[in-house]
Amino acid sequence: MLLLISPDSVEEALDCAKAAEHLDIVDVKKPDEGSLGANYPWVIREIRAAVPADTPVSATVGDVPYKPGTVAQAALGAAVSGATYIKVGLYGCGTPEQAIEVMRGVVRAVKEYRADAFVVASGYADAHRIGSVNPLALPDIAFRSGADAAMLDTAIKDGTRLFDHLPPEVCADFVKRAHQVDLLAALAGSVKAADLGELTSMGTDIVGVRGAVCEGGDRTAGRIQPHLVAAFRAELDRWASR
Ligand SMILES: O=C[C@H](O)COP(=O)(O)O
Repeated sequence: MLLLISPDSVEEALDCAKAAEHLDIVDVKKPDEGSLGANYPWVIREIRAAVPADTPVSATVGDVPYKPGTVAQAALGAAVSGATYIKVGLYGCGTPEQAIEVMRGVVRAVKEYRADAFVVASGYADAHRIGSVNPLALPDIAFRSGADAAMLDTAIKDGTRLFDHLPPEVCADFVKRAHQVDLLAALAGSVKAADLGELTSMGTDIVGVRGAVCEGGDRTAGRIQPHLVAAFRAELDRWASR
C-alpha cells in the first residue's frame, strides 16, 4: 500500500522531504479551502522543487463544482505546475453522469499535456451529508472517464472518520469494484494507524493521510511531523508483511 501525505505549504513539504524515505506521494492541498482544497500553482511548483525528484507530487484540484470546463482548466493548471498525480473531488456532482462528464474533461486536459500523468477521481464517504454522488459509484465513474484511480475521502472534517460513514465491508466493496476494472483504489478520511490492518486486508492501494501525522493529530492547527510519518510507515509496513 502506497502512503500519500498531504502538506499544505512549502514549509510542511520540507518536513515531508525529511521523511521522504517513509512516504510514496506528496499531495499538495489547501485544507482551509475544503477536504480536497486546491493550492496555488506556485505552491505546487515550489513543493515539486523541494521534495526529492523521485517522489511523485500530487495536487488536489479542489472540491469541485459541476462545471466541466472550469475543472478541466484547473486540472491542467495543476499538471503544468508540476503535479503528476491530479486529484479531483467531485463535490458538486450529484449523479454519475455529471461526474463522468467532469472527469472526462480532466483526463483529456491532463493527458494531452502529459500522457503519463495519473488521474484520480475522488468521491466522499460522507456524500450523504453534502448531496454528492454515491461513493460506490466512483470506480465506475473513474473507469468510464479514463482515470487511473478511484478514491474516497471525507468531505466534512469534523472528527468523524472514513469507517464512521462507510464500514470496512463497504470500503472493501469499493476496493473490489476498482480492481474489477483494473484501477487503483485509494482511501482517506481521518485514517489512523489503527485502521491500517483493515485497509491492508481489503487490498487498498493508496492510503491518504494528514491529521494522523500532524502534531496533536490536528490536521488544521498541527504541522506534519517527520517522526509521525516514520511511525505511521512502520505500522503500514508491519501490516504489509503479515
Ligand atoms: O488525501 C488525504 C487527506 O489529506 C486526508 O486528510 P486527513 O487524514 O486529515 O483526513
